[in-house]
Amino acid sequence: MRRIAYLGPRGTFSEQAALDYAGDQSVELVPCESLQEVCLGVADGRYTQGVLPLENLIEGTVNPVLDLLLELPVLKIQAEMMLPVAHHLLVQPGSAVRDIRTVLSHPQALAQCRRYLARKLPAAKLLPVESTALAASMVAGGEKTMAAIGTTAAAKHYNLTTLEQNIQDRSNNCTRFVVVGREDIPCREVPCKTSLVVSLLDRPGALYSILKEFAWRGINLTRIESRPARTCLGEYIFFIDLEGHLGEPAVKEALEDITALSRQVRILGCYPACQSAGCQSGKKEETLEELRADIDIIDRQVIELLGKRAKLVTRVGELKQNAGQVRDPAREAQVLAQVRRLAQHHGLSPDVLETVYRTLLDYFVELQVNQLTSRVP
Ligand SMILES: O=C(O)C(=O)C[C@]1(C(=O)O)C=C[C@@H](O)C=C1
Repeated sequence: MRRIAYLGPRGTFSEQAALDYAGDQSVELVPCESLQEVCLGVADGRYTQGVLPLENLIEGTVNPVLDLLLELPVLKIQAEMMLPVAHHLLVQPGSAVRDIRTVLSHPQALAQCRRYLARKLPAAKLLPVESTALAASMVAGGEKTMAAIGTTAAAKHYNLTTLEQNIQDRSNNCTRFVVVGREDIPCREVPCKTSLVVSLLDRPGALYSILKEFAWRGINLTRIESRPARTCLGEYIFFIDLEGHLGEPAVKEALEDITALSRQVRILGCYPACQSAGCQSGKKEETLEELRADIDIIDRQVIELLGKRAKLVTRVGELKQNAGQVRDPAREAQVLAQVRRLAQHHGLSPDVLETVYRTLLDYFVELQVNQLTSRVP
Protein backbone atom coordinates (compact mmCIF):
# COMPACT_ATOMS: atom_id res chain seq x y z
CA MET A 1 0.00 0.00 0.00
CA ARG A 2 1.20 3.55 -0.76
CA ARG A 3 2.48 5.32 2.36
CA ILE A 4 2.09 9.10 2.49
CA ALA A 5 4.05 10.93 5.19
CA TYR A 6 3.10 14.28 6.72
CA LEU A 7 4.12 16.50 9.63
CA GLY A 8 2.21 15.10 12.61
CA PRO A 9 0.99 14.35 15.11
CA ARG A 10 -2.66 13.92 14.12
CA GLY A 11 -4.56 17.16 13.76
CA THR A 12 -2.05 19.28 11.79
CA PHE A 13 -2.83 21.26 8.64
CA SER A 14 -0.40 18.89 6.92
CA GLU A 15 -2.66 15.99 7.91
CA GLN A 16 -5.61 17.85 6.41
CA ALA A 17 -3.62 18.42 3.20
CA ALA A 18 -2.60 14.74 3.11
CA LEU A 19 -6.23 13.67 3.59
CA ASP A 20 -7.32 16.01 0.78
CA TYR A 21 -4.61 14.65 -1.49
CA ALA A 22 -5.39 11.01 -0.71
CA GLY A 23 -9.13 11.54 -1.35
CA ASP A 24 -10.79 8.13 -1.58
CA GLN A 25 -7.62 6.24 -2.61
CA SER A 26 -6.60 3.55 -0.17
CA VAL A 27 -3.30 4.80 1.24
CA GLU A 28 -1.64 4.74 4.64
CA LEU A 29 -1.10 8.21 6.10
CA VAL A 30 1.98 8.34 8.32
CA PRO A 31 2.46 11.18 10.83
CA CYS A 32 6.15 12.19 11.23
CA GLU A 33 7.81 14.21 13.98
CA SER A 34 9.45 16.73 11.68
CA LEU A 35 9.55 17.96 8.09
CA GLN A 36 13.05 16.53 7.87
CA GLU A 37 11.71 13.11 8.85
CA VAL A 38 9.06 13.36 6.09
CA CYS A 39 11.69 14.21 3.45
CA LEU A 40 14.32 11.70 4.57
CA GLY A 41 11.67 8.97 4.70
CA VAL A 42 10.58 9.70 1.12
CA ALA A 43 14.21 9.93 -0.07
CA ASP A 44 15.16 6.55 1.42
CA GLY A 45 12.00 4.82 0.22
CA ARG A 46 10.21 4.28 3.57
CA TYR A 47 7.35 6.47 2.30
CA THR A 48 5.98 6.65 -1.23
CA GLN A 49 5.23 10.36 -0.96
CA GLY A 50 5.40 13.23 1.50
CA VAL A 51 3.18 16.28 1.94
CA LEU A 52 5.07 19.50 2.69
CA PRO A 53 3.88 23.06 3.43
CA LEU A 54 5.77 25.33 1.01
CA GLU A 55 4.37 28.84 1.28
CA ASN A 56 1.77 30.74 3.23
CA LEU A 57 -0.26 33.75 2.19
CA ILE A 58 0.76 35.74 5.31
CA GLU A 59 4.20 34.43 6.21
CA GLY A 60 5.57 33.49 2.80
CA THR A 61 7.99 30.65 2.23
CA VAL A 62 8.61 27.83 4.69
CA ASN A 63 12.40 28.03 4.39
CA PRO A 64 13.24 24.65 6.00
CA VAL A 65 11.27 22.95 3.21
CA LEU A 66 13.30 24.74 0.52
CA ASP A 67 16.50 23.71 2.26
CA LEU A 68 15.36 20.08 2.40
CA LEU A 69 14.49 20.13 -1.31
CA LEU A 70 18.02 21.43 -1.96
CA GLU A 71 19.70 18.84 0.22
CA LEU A 72 17.78 15.88 -1.19
CA PRO A 73 17.96 16.04 -5.02
CA VAL A 74 16.09 12.72 -5.28
CA LEU A 75 12.88 14.52 -4.23
CA LYS A 76 10.55 15.58 -7.06
CA ILE A 77 7.47 17.76 -6.74
CA GLN A 78 4.53 15.75 -8.06
CA ALA A 79 1.51 17.84 -7.05
CA GLU A 80 0.45 21.03 -5.30
CA MET A 81 -2.58 21.94 -3.18
CA MET A 82 -3.94 25.13 -1.65
CA LEU A 83 -5.42 24.70 1.79
CA PRO A 84 -7.46 27.43 3.53
CA VAL A 85 -5.83 27.95 6.93
CA ALA A 86 -7.97 29.04 9.88
CA HIS A 87 -6.27 29.17 13.27
CA HIS A 88 -8.11 28.78 16.57
CA LEU A 89 -7.06 29.42 20.17
CA LEU A 90 -7.30 26.09 21.99
CA VAL A 91 -7.24 25.62 25.77
CA GLN A 92 -8.09 23.03 28.39
CA PRO A 93 -11.82 22.99 29.21
CA GLY A 94 -12.52 25.66 31.84
CA SER A 95 -9.59 27.96 30.90
CA ALA A 96 -10.30 31.57 29.98
CA VAL A 97 -8.28 34.16 28.03
CA ARG A 98 -7.25 35.86 31.31
CA ASP A 99 -5.62 32.58 32.51
CA ILE A 100 -3.30 32.25 29.51
CA ARG A 101 0.41 32.84 30.18
CA THR A 102 1.96 30.78 27.34
CA VAL A 103 0.88 30.25 23.73
CA LEU A 104 2.36 27.29 21.90
CA SER A 105 2.31 26.58 18.18
CA HIS A 106 4.34 26.07 15.03
CA PRO A 107 6.43 29.23 14.35
CA GLN A 108 4.45 29.83 11.12
CA ALA A 109 1.13 29.69 12.99
CA LEU A 110 2.38 32.07 15.72
CA ALA A 111 3.51 34.47 12.99
CA GLN A 112 0.21 34.20 11.11
CA CYS A 113 -1.64 35.31 14.28
CA ARG A 114 0.82 38.06 15.24
CA ARG A 115 -1.78 40.86 15.34
CA TYR A 116 -4.29 38.89 17.42
CA LEU A 117 -1.61 37.88 19.92
CA ALA A 118 -0.32 41.45 20.26
CA ARG A 119 -3.85 42.77 20.83
CA LYS A 120 -5.38 40.09 23.04
CA LEU A 121 -2.44 38.37 24.74
CA PRO A 122 0.38 40.95 24.78
CA ALA A 123 1.97 39.52 27.95
CA ALA A 124 1.83 35.85 26.94
CA LYS A 125 5.06 34.00 26.26
CA LEU A 126 5.11 32.57 22.72
CA LEU A 127 6.59 29.11 22.53
CA PRO A 128 7.40 27.72 19.06
CA VAL A 129 7.12 23.94 18.74
CA GLU A 130 7.39 21.44 15.84
CA SER A 131 3.71 21.51 14.81
CA THR A 132 0.31 22.99 15.70
CA ALA A 133 -0.97 19.56 16.74
CA LEU A 134 2.05 18.93 18.98
CA ALA A 135 1.21 22.28 20.64
CA ALA A 136 -2.38 21.08 21.17
CA SER A 137 -1.22 17.78 22.70
CA MET A 138 1.17 19.64 25.02
CA VAL A 139 -1.64 21.93 26.17
CA ALA A 140 -3.88 18.91 26.79
CA GLY A 141 -1.22 17.35 29.01
CA GLY A 142 0.01 20.63 30.54
CA GLU A 143 -1.14 23.53 32.69
CA LYS A 144 -4.37 25.50 32.52
CA THR A 145 -2.28 28.60 31.76
CA MET A 146 -1.25 27.17 28.36
CA ALA A 147 -2.99 27.70 25.03
CA ALA A 148 -2.27 26.32 21.57
CA ILE A 149 -2.93 27.76 18.14
CA GLY A 150 -4.24 24.96 15.97
CA THR A 151 -6.95 23.33 13.92
CA THR A 152 -10.50 22.24 14.74
CA ALA A 153 -9.29 18.66 14.19
CA ALA A 154 -6.60 19.12 16.87
CA ALA A 155 -9.21 20.49 19.32
CA LYS A 156 -11.23 17.33 18.76
CA HIS A 157 -8.26 14.91 18.99
CA TYR A 158 -6.94 16.38 22.24
CA ASN A 159 -10.29 17.29 23.86
CA LEU A 160 -9.56 20.99 23.96
CA THR A 161 -11.99 23.90 24.00
CA THR A 162 -11.88 26.50 21.23
CA LEU A 163 -11.69 29.86 23.05
CA GLU A 164 -11.57 31.95 19.92
CA GLN A 165 -11.99 31.06 16.24
CA ASN A 166 -10.25 32.44 13.14
CA ILE A 167 -7.49 34.37 14.91
CA GLN A 168 -5.21 34.49 11.84
CA ASP A 169 -4.26 38.00 10.67
CA ARG A 170 -6.11 37.57 7.37
CA SER A 171 -9.40 35.78 6.87
CA ASN A 172 -8.33 34.49 3.43
CA ASN A 173 -5.22 32.84 4.89
CA CYS A 174 -4.10 29.78 2.94
CA THR A 175 -1.03 27.58 2.57
CA ARG A 176 0.33 25.97 -0.53
CA PHE A 177 1.38 22.36 0.03
CA VAL A 178 3.41 20.20 -2.33
CA VAL A 179 3.53 16.44 -2.63
CA VAL A 180 7.02 15.04 -3.13
CA GLY A 181 8.05 11.62 -4.32
CA ARG A 182 11.10 9.99 -5.88
CA GLU A 183 10.05 10.05 -9.51
CA ASP A 184 8.67 12.55 -12.00
CA ILE A 185 5.00 11.95 -12.69
CA PRO A 186 4.29 13.00 -16.30
CA CYS A 187 1.88 15.93 -16.05
CA ARG A 188 -0.90 15.64 -18.61
CA GLU A 189 -3.27 18.20 -17.11
CA VAL A 190 -3.46 21.88 -17.90
CA PRO A 191 -2.74 24.40 -16.51
CA CYS A 192 0.63 23.17 -15.33
CA LYS A 193 3.41 24.55 -13.17
CA THR A 194 7.14 23.84 -13.34
CA SER A 195 9.48 24.35 -10.38
CA LEU A 196 13.23 24.91 -10.78
CA VAL A 197 16.30 25.53 -8.70
CA VAL A 198 18.85 27.78 -10.40
CA SER A 199 22.40 28.32 -9.26
CA LEU A 200 23.69 31.52 -10.88
CA LEU A 201 27.11 32.41 -12.21
CA ASP A 202 28.79 35.09 -10.11
CA ARG A 203 28.67 38.04 -12.51
CA PRO A 204 26.77 41.31 -12.94
CA GLY A 205 23.27 40.88 -14.31
CA ALA A 206 23.26 37.10 -13.80
CA LEU A 207 19.75 37.08 -12.33
CA TYR A 208 18.49 39.56 -14.91
CA SER A 209 19.84 37.42 -17.75
CA ILE A 210 17.80 34.47 -16.45
CA LEU A 211 14.61 36.41 -15.81
CA LYS A 212 14.59 38.06 -19.22
CA GLU A 213 14.52 34.62 -20.87
CA PHE A 214 11.15 34.06 -19.22
CA ALA A 215 9.95 37.65 -19.71
CA TRP A 216 10.34 37.93 -23.45
CA ARG A 217 8.77 34.53 -24.01
CA GLY A 218 5.74 35.61 -21.98
CA ILE A 219 6.29 32.91 -19.31
CA ASN A 220 4.70 33.96 -16.05
CA LEU A 221 6.66 33.32 -12.86
CA THR A 222 4.47 32.62 -9.83
CA ARG A 223 7.31 32.62 -7.31
CA ILE A 224 10.97 33.46 -7.03
CA GLU A 225 12.76 32.88 -3.78
CA SER A 226 16.41 32.92 -2.85
CA ARG A 227 18.24 30.74 -0.31
CA PRO A 228 21.90 30.94 0.65
CA ALA A 229 24.03 28.54 -1.41
CA ARG A 230 26.02 27.81 1.79
CA THR A 231 29.23 27.79 -0.20
CA CYS A 232 30.33 31.36 0.50
CA LEU A 233 28.58 34.42 1.89
CA GLY A 234 26.69 36.33 -0.80
CA GLU A 235 26.06 33.29 -3.03
CA TYR A 236 22.43 32.42 -3.51
CA ILE A 237 20.32 29.76 -5.11
CA PHE A 238 16.99 30.73 -6.67
CA PHE A 239 13.78 28.74 -6.49
CA ILE A 240 11.58 29.61 -9.45
CA ASP A 241 8.02 28.45 -10.14
CA LEU A 242 6.59 29.17 -13.55
CA GLU A 243 3.28 28.69 -15.29
CA GLY A 244 3.77 26.16 -18.06
CA HIS A 245 4.66 22.62 -18.99
CA LEU A 246 8.18 21.34 -19.57
CA GLY A 247 7.09 20.12 -22.99
CA GLU A 248 5.85 23.55 -24.19
CA PRO A 249 8.29 24.94 -26.79
CA ALA A 250 8.62 28.31 -25.00
CA VAL A 251 9.38 26.67 -21.63
CA LYS A 252 11.76 24.16 -23.25
CA GLU A 253 13.69 26.90 -25.07
CA ALA A 254 13.81 29.13 -21.98
CA LEU A 255 15.22 26.25 -19.93
CA GLU A 256 17.85 25.48 -22.57
CA ASP A 257 18.90 29.12 -22.57
CA ILE A 258 19.01 29.53 -18.79
CA THR A 259 20.97 26.28 -18.46
CA ALA A 260 23.60 27.82 -20.75
CA LEU A 261 23.58 31.00 -18.63
CA SER A 262 23.77 29.38 -15.17
CA ARG A 263 26.04 27.25 -13.06
CA GLN A 264 23.32 24.64 -12.57
CA VAL A 265 19.61 24.22 -13.23
CA ARG A 266 17.61 21.49 -11.50
CA ILE A 267 14.02 20.74 -12.37
CA LEU A 268 12.11 20.05 -9.18
CA GLY A 269 8.96 18.97 -10.98
CA CYS A 270 6.20 19.66 -13.47
CA TYR A 271 2.72 19.17 -12.02
CA PRO A 272 -0.92 20.28 -12.40
CA ALA A 273 -1.40 23.85 -11.16
CA CYS A 274 -3.88 24.35 -8.37
CA GLN A 275 -6.24 27.34 -8.35
CA SER A 276 -5.12 29.78 -5.67
CA ALA A 277 -7.86 30.78 -3.21
CA GLY A 278 -9.07 34.28 -3.97
CA CYS A 279 -6.63 34.69 -6.85
CA GLN A 280 -7.32 34.58 -10.55
CA SER A 281 -5.65 31.83 -12.48
CA GLY A 282 -5.53 30.50 -15.99
CA LYS A 283 -4.88 32.54 -19.12
CA LYS A 284 -6.08 36.14 -18.89
CA GLU A 285 -7.25 38.24 -21.82
CA GLU A 286 -4.24 40.14 -23.16
CA THR A 287 -4.61 43.91 -23.10
CA LEU A 288 -3.03 46.45 -25.46
CA GLU A 289 -0.91 47.78 -22.55
CA GLU A 290 0.40 44.31 -21.68
CA LEU A 291 1.31 43.51 -25.28
CA ARG A 292 3.07 46.88 -25.66
CA ALA A 293 4.95 46.29 -22.40
CA ASP A 294 6.18 42.97 -23.87
CA ILE A 295 7.24 44.75 -27.08
CA ASP A 296 9.15 47.30 -24.95
CA ILE A 297 11.06 44.45 -23.27
CA ILE A 298 12.04 42.99 -26.65
CA ASP A 299 13.13 46.39 -27.98
CA ARG A 300 15.27 46.94 -24.90
CA GLN A 301 16.92 43.57 -25.48
CA VAL A 302 17.48 44.24 -29.20
CA ILE A 303 19.23 47.55 -28.38
CA GLU A 304 21.18 45.93 -25.56
CA LEU A 305 22.44 43.27 -28.00
CA LEU A 306 23.30 45.89 -30.61
CA GLY A 307 25.31 47.68 -27.90
CA LYS A 308 27.22 44.44 -27.29
CA ARG A 309 27.72 44.02 -31.05
CA ALA A 310 29.12 47.57 -31.28
CA LYS A 311 31.67 46.78 -28.54
CA LEU A 312 32.87 43.70 -30.47
CA VAL A 313 33.06 45.71 -33.70
CA THR A 314 35.23 48.26 -31.86
CA ARG A 315 37.54 45.45 -30.74
CA VAL A 316 37.78 44.27 -34.36
CA GLY A 317 38.57 47.90 -35.27
CA GLU A 318 41.53 47.81 -32.87
CA LEU A 319 43.02 45.03 -34.99
CA LYS A 320 42.76 47.06 -38.20
CA GLN A 321 45.66 49.30 -39.28
CA ASN A 322 43.91 52.09 -41.21
CA ALA A 323 40.52 53.35 -42.43
CA GLY A 324 41.12 51.77 -45.82
CA GLN A 325 40.98 48.30 -44.23
CA VAL A 326 37.68 48.82 -42.47
CA ARG A 327 35.15 47.71 -45.07
CA ASP A 328 35.35 44.00 -45.76
CA PRO A 329 32.81 43.12 -48.51
CA ALA A 330 33.42 39.36 -48.23
CA ARG A 331 32.69 39.39 -44.48
CA GLU A 332 29.62 41.60 -45.03
CA ALA A 333 28.32 39.11 -47.60
CA GLN A 334 28.68 36.33 -44.99
CA VAL A 335 26.87 38.42 -42.37
CA LEU A 336 24.04 39.27 -44.78
CA ALA A 337 23.68 35.66 -45.91
CA GLN A 338 23.24 34.57 -42.27
CA VAL A 339 20.76 37.40 -41.67
CA ARG A 340 18.64 36.27 -44.64
CA ARG A 341 18.73 32.65 -43.47
CA LEU A 342 17.73 33.51 -39.91
CA ALA A 343 15.02 35.91 -41.09
CA GLN A 344 13.50 33.14 -43.16
CA HIS A 345 13.71 30.72 -40.25
CA HIS A 346 11.88 33.12 -37.91
CA GLY A 347 9.14 33.99 -40.40
CA LEU A 348 10.51 37.44 -41.24
CA SER A 349 11.15 39.01 -44.63
CA PRO A 350 14.82 38.37 -45.69
CA ASP A 351 14.71 41.51 -47.89
CA VAL A 352 13.55 43.80 -45.07
CA LEU A 353 16.09 42.35 -42.63
CA GLU A 354 18.87 42.69 -45.23
CA THR A 355 18.00 46.38 -45.64
CA VAL A 356 18.06 46.88 -41.85
CA TYR A 357 21.42 45.12 -41.63
CA ARG A 358 22.94 47.07 -44.52
CA THR A 359 22.07 50.26 -42.57
CA LEU A 360 23.62 48.77 -39.43
CA LEU A 361 26.77 47.70 -41.26
CA ASP A 362 27.20 51.22 -42.63
CA TYR A 363 26.90 52.51 -39.07
CA PHE A 364 29.44 49.98 -37.71
CA VAL A 365 31.87 50.81 -40.51
CA GLU A 366 31.48 54.49 -39.61
CA LEU A 367 32.23 53.64 -35.95
CA GLN A 368 35.46 51.91 -36.94
CA VAL A 369 36.49 54.70 -39.32
CA ASN A 370 35.99 57.29 -36.54
CA GLN A 371 37.86 55.03 -34.15
CA LEU A 372 40.84 54.72 -36.52
CA THR A 373 40.97 58.38 -37.52
CA SER A 374 40.89 59.47 -33.86
CA ARG A 375 43.61 56.98 -32.90
CA VAL A 376 46.78 58.66 -31.57
CA PRO A 377 49.65 57.61 -33.88
O1 LIG B 1 34.35 41.70 -39.36
C1 LIG B 1 34.87 42.81 -39.48
O2 LIG B 1 35.94 43.00 -40.07
C2 LIG B 1 34.18 44.01 -38.93
O3 LIG B 1 34.77 45.06 -38.89
C3 LIG B 1 32.75 43.89 -38.46
C4 LIG B 1 31.77 44.27 -39.56
C5 LIG B 1 30.37 43.99 -38.92
O4 LIG B 1 29.77 44.94 -38.40
O5 LIG B 1 29.92 42.84 -38.90
C6 LIG B 1 31.92 45.69 -39.89
C7 LIG B 1 32.54 46.11 -41.03
C8 LIG B 1 33.04 45.20 -42.05
O6 LIG B 1 32.73 45.66 -43.35
C9 LIG B 1 32.57 43.83 -41.87
C10 LIG B 1 31.95 43.40 -40.74
